[in-house]
Amino acid sequence: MLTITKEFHFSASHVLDKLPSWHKCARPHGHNYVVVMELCAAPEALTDAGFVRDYGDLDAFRKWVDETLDHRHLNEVMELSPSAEHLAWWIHQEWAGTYPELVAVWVSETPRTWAIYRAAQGGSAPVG
Ligand SMILES: Nc1nc2c(c(=O)[nH]1)N=C([C@H](O)[C@H](O)COP(=O)(O)OP(=O)(O)OP(=O)(O)O)CN2
Ligand SMILES: [Zn+2]
Repeated sequence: MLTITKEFHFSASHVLDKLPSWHKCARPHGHNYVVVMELCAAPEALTDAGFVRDYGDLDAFRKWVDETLDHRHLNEVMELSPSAEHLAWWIHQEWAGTYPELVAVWVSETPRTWAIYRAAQGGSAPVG
């Protein structure tokens, strides 16, 4: 299989209000988020140009990030508690229809942390 990735950036605030009140992340705060979109195809499924998908096709995702996530309060954008894990899962849910080759979404809140949703047969949706 061949894999391509493209990285996107946005800044947003959130509060993880399902954490205990003593937890620092139960207070409103912000992150400079990084999202990596990972797309995959078999060699025989590449385009004539040799692409999994043209990186430029991800411009629609960039526009959505700019309009939906950038400089927003994530608690007002998504129904689930806005953890990095939920963001990765939700972004995959929102975009797998547009990009069928999308196999994983990586989300980073800080330079040292990543949450990754990797599509799997039989996976289940988060509940809250
Ligand atoms: N599994 C998860 N744990 C945490 C998440 C998350 O989304 N998934 N989110 C947070 C906070 O929102 C924030 O990301 C803080 O992360 P943390 O690594 O604790 O922050 P620091 O950069 O301050 O880390 P230090 O190692 O203490 O410097 C918390 N946990
Ligand atoms: Zn946070």
